[in-house]
Amino acid sequence: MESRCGTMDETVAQLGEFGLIDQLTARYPQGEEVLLGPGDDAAVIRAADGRVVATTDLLVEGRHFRRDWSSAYDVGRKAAAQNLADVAAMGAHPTALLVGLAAPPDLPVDWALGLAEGLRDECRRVGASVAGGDVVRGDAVTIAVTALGDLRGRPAVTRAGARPGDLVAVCGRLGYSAAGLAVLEHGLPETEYGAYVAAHRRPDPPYAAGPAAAGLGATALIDVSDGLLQDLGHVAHASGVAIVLDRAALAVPDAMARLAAECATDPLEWVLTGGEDHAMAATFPAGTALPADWRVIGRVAAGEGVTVDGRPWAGSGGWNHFA
Ligand SMILES: Nc1ncnc2c1ncn2[C@@H]1O[C@H](COP(=O)(O)OP(=O)(O)O)[C@@H](O)[C@H]1O
Ligand SMILES: Cc1ncc(C[n+]2csc(CCOP(=O)(O)OP(=O)(O)O)c2C)c(N)n1
Ligand SMILES: [Mg+2]
Ligand SMILES: [Mg+2]
Ligand SMILES: [Mg+2]
Repeated sequence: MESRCGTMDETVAQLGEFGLIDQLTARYPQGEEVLLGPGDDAAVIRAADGRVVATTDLLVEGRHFRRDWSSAYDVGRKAAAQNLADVAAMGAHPTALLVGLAAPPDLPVDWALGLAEGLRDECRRVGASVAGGDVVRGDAVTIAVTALGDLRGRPAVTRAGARPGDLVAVCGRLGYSAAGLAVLEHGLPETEYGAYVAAHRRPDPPYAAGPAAAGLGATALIDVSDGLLQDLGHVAHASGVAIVLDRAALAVPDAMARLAAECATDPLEWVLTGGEDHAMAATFPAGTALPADWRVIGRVAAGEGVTVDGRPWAGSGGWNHFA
C-alpha cells in the first residue's frame, strides 16, 4: 500500500506548497459521495439525507503521536480513524474528510505522502474519501481533520438518551492503545507485546457498530477516545443518569495483565481510563438482543456519575489535555 514518489530526503520547503498539494491530492481517490473533490475553493459532498454529520479533531506532534514511535502512515491511519469513529458514534456513515496539515519546512516530503496514504487507506475501510484540506507552515506537525457523515434517514444517536434500566454495552477494544503506549514509554520489547503497540499506532474502531447500534435502538452512543469512565461520564451527564459498571464484565487479557505487572500498573486502569481505541459504548433498552460483538458491561440507574460495582474508581479519571 505504501508507495512514494517524493525524491529521497526532499523537504516540503524544497517541493513548495503547490507541488506538495499536487502530490498529496494525487493520493486521494474520490468516492461517489464526493461530487467535486480537491482542486477548487471547496469540495462538494453529496448529502442525500438532507443533513450532514460534521466533526473535527486535531492531532499535534508530541501530544498525540511521536514521529520516532509511529510512521507517517500510522499517523495518517490514526488521524482518520479518530475522526471517522466520531461520525460512527452518531450512528452515521462517514462520507468525506478534510485534512489540514501544518508542517515545519524541514519535514521530508516522504513523511507528508506517507500521512496521505494512511489517511486514504483508513478512509477506504469505510468508503469515505479525503475531499480537500490545507497546507501551511507550522512549528510542530499538526493535523486537523474534519469528517462528514450521512445518517441515511435515521435520527442521530446522541449522548443524552440513556434512561434508568438501560443496559450499557461496548463493542471493540478497551485498554489496548494505552497498553501499547506503555510499551513505548517503558522501552519494552515491541515483539512481545506487538498487538498492543500496533493497536496504539493504528486504532481499529468498530465503525459498523455505530450505525448497527442505531439500528438496534441504542438510546445513547459514544466512542471511547479519552477512557471508558470519562466518556461514559459524558453520557451520564448529558442523559442525567448514573452508570454502574460491572467489574467482572471488564475482562483483562492475560498478556495485558503480564504487561501491566512489568509496568507496575493495574491493567484495569488501562481498560477503564485508557483512550484511543475508539470502541463504541452504548446504552440500550433492557431486553435488547445484542449481537455477539457487543459485551454488556453495566446498567443505567437514577442518579449521576459513573461507578465500578457501585463505587467511584480510585484511579485516574482519563485523558485530559490540560491536567
Ligand atoms: N474549540 C471548540 N469549539 C467548539 N466546540 C468544541 C470545541 N472543542 C470541542 N468542542 C465540542 O465539544 C464536544 C466535546 O468535544 P470532545 O471531547 O473533543 O469530543 P470527542 O471526544 O468526541 O472528540 C464536541 O461536540 C465538540 O464539537
Ligand atoms: C506521544 C503520545 N503521548 C500520549 C498519548 C496519549 N493520548 C494523547 S491524546 C489522548 C486522548 C484522545 O485525544 P483527544 O485529542 O482528547 O481526542 P478526542 O477525545 O477529542 O477524540 C491520549 C490517550 C499519545 N497518543 N501519544
Ligand atoms: Mg474531539
Ligand atoms: Mg468522540
Ligand atoms: Mg479527548
